Amino acid sequence: MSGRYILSIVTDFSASHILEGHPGKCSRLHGHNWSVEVEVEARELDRLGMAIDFAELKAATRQIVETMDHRHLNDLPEFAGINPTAEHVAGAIYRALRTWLSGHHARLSAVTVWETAHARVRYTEED
Ligand SMILES: Nc1nc2c(c(=O)[nH]1)N=C([C@H](O)[C@H](O)COP(=O)(O)OP(=O)(O)OP(=O)(O)O)CN2
Ligand SMILES: [Zn+2]
Repeated sequence: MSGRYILSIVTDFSASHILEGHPGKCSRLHGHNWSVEVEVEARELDRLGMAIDFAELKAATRQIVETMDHRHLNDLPEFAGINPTAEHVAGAIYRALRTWLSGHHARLSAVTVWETAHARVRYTEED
């Protein structure tokens, strides 16, 4: 059985949201400093000995989270008709990255979003 390389990068952004229908304080306008971890995996390495260049992965992730940075998440098209919960934020980042990674031999494993230092969601489409 061959081994696998599992890599991750972490970045962050700041954004506000409102969770419509939430019975508590989260239905009021508030913001977070969101952290995002992206995990990819590969069975093979390129000629440089890399599964994927961290810098390349970070740049692609930054490009996606820049669209959310200093925004009110409820206003963004990816959250039209749904609450921008940590679950939906993780899913939106995952789908955007999956498309970007389709040309690479490294595969997207999971996207983890921390809404606060104490609460996170890890989204994956793997079994
Ligand atoms: N499964 C989810 N649960 C909650 C989400 C979410 O996205 N997914 N979001 C919220 C709110 O956005 C809220 O801002 C976070 O709530 P909470 O954990 O209560 O945050 P605090 O840092 O204010 O926690 P305290 O322990 O009250 O200080 C809620 N739930
Ligand atoms: Zn919140």
